[in-house]
Amino acid sequence: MDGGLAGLLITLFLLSILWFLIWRIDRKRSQLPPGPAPWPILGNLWQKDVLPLYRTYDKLSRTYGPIFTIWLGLKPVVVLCGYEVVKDALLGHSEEFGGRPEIPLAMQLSKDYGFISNNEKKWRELRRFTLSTLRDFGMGKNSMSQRVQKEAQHLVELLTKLKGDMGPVHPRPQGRSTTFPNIMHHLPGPHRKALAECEKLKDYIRQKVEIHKLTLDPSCPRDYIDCFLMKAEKEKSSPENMYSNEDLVMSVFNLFGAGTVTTSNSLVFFLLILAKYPHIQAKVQEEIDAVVGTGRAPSMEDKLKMPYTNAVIHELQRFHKTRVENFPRMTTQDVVFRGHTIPKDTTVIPVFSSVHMDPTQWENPEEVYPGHFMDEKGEFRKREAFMAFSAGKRMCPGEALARIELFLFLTTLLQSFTFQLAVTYEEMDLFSLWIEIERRAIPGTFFAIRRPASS
Ligand code: HEM
Repeated sequence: MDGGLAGLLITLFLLSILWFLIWRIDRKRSQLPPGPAPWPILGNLWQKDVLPLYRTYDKLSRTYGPIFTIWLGLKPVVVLCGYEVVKDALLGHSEEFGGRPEIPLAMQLSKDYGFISNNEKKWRELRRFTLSTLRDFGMGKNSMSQRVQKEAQHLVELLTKLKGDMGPVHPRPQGRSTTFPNIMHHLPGPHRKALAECEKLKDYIRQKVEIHKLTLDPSCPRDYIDCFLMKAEKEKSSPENMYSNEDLVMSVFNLFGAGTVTTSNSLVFFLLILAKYPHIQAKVQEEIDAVVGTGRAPSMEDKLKMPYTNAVIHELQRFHKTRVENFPRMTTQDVVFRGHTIPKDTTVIPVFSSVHMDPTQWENPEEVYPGHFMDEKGEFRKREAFMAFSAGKRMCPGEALARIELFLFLTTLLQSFTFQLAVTYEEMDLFSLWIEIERRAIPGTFFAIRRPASS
């Protein structure tokens, strides 16, 4: 066969693969909610008017409606926007939208062990066990708040030592799913480093588990690991074995991963906004001074007497535009939802920012307005459209602990310090500032100035 004919055959072969892929996507697209046209193979990746979603969801939902489909490579993802739609999916169709998709890098790390598993039965069992064990150890209760209080005091001491210069503030960018796992697995890049760091953390947890095994006293379990080991012993003859050693390591890893970055990122974001809006910061400090004073540390009992601070914390969580692709869901069965048929095993992203910016729910969605969470008497009021911890059967199991952490860390810091933006960044709009900080691009963004009253 001469070179020309071989070339022609190869071209025909490649064209027919391309045609097949286009045909397959077109067929699938016709069965899904509408959305921007994907490119073959890449889908909507690298289309700037589609991704990243946190910048474009508003425009896309105005064009295609509050339920639309985008393509991450060859994979369709249904995006849900606005309070009514997200509430209906997470609460009204809780079972149907209650799965978790396989996130390739997370799967590579977990091998489906642990409690953010996409094996529904295992997830249910380990979530129930984890929640009841953590509650027994005081999650959301007074004993836990005392520990958080101590941690907050350590932070104040550290900042005092650093003389208020917080140096580079680096919230960790939250995990992003990759679309071409088999390719990514062989390529260098930050994901490889992240995976290696995670493996180190898993090794550390493994060592802790081994020490616990040697020192376990079943009449007096010390912590979650002890309780898990005791449960594993009871369940060892069960054919399903959901309490293996690796399930324990991954469950601790899951709690650590889901509980630390979210809380620390929220706190950094709070401080940034308060530095940008000094009048709100000053009003919170006034309330701290009036209720707590300077002679003792803030406690959870103070929260009831501090409606403004409580409202500010909720408002800052509402205003925090987290990356929308975190915590995706998956349909567990074919579901007919608001006129659309969404097949089983489709990845679904509920956009919480769209709920928190929904003009039908919030008086001033685009502004930082603590009044959203206060009634006419100046008391704190809950809002149904507040979904920072999500809703329904997969909602955040760490909410009670996170609330304690956010309140105690923020009030303890503001009791001792006033936060100020470095002059260079004063004019920058908040959202760009946050994105820059997430990219680790800005060292020395803001400073903690010791307050005279507490020095
Ligand atoms: C400000 C702090 C936090 C925020 C904003 C937050 C928010 C969230 C959100 C939005 C979800 C997704 C739920 C869904 O898919 O519907 C989630 C899940 C989760 N969170 Fe949190 N979280 C925080 C702190 C914590 C803490 C302190 C812990 C652990 C003690 C924790 C553990 C988890 C776990 C394990 C999941 C997965 C639940 C599951 O799939 O069943 N989170 N969180």
